[in-house]
Amino acid sequence: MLGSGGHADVARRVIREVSQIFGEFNVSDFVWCLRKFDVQGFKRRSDNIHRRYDELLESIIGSREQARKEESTRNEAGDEDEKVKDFLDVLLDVMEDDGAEIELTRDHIKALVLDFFTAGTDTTAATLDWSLAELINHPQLLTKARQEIDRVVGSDRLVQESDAPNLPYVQAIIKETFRLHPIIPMIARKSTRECHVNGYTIPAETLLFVNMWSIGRDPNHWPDRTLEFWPDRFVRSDVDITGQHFQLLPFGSGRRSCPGMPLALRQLPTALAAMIQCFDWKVISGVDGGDAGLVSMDERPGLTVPRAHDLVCIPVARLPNII
Ligand code: HEM
Repeated sequence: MLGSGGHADVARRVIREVSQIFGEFNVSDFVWCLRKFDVQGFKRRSDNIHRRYDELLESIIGSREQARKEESTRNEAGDEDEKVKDFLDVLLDVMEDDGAEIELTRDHIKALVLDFFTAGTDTTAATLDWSLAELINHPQLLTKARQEIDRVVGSDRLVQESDAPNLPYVQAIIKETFRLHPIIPMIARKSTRECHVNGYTIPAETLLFVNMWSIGRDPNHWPDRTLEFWPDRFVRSDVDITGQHFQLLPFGSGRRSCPGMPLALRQLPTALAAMIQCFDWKVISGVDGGDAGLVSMDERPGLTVPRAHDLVCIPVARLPNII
């Protein structure tokens, strides 16, 4: 999602660390008399992550500002066509415009980019990782998905975003991945006033957690093959993942639900279908922590729940003419 080398490697490392520390239990948050003490060294660690993240963002924004200056000098000299702008350019345009409707500071931009990096990269990448790992461990499902892709797309061109609505089995695989491996396992809400739910009284100002990981494995909601990766359960089902069906809420629900959902739901089926269409995946025994011929399904705890081990496989090109 981020490419590799330089900024990408640093970004990947700090994003992982943010997700990890976010999900850890901090005694000082809950035990009143410890609130001023950094018993587990959280403050030291979070200050360190903050400093490195800030340096990364400064470096990305600084080099873009430099590039914009050089481009504008070239444009003034009439040397170059105007470049297509990306998200950061648009934000910098607003920051530099004294008459802009919204006042954006450098800190606002850093916060926005940080939000997008943290919330929008590892989530999609780790979901794809889970999907592919499940398919590698269930070759018959991989074959079924591949037959669908070969039927709909053929072997002369690469699958593209517009094919996704015609790939119901690939979509079912993604839903099933979200059911068993919701990348954000819990969502949090705070009650603004006292309310009553299912016979419980919830006082005002109460922090509530919805455990989507456990709802996805609850036989009351998923009576058939509850703990099995079985995408077929979604083939003729109208359960969707956009926040209306409360047994499956990978993107949360309501006004604070994930704003990146439309983007993720475009990226996921297209990227997964391309990986299925173009490659066979050979497991390297023992490397990924799984048993011979299988990859491990261990989880790493944190704000997000990715697989514990990096997926190390050999991709064998199936359709070399279109890659
Ligand atoms: C597989 C992909 C993704 C999953 C499963 C996911 C899931 C979630 C969940 C569960 C929440 C909390 C929602 C709630 O409390 O109701 C959330 C929030 C958020 N997500 Fe995502 N997300 C994904 C991708 C993205 C992408 C691609 C972006 C941006 C490009 C993004 C940006 C955000 C932001 C900014 C928030 C905070 C929203 C707020 O607090 O109001 N997410 N996401």
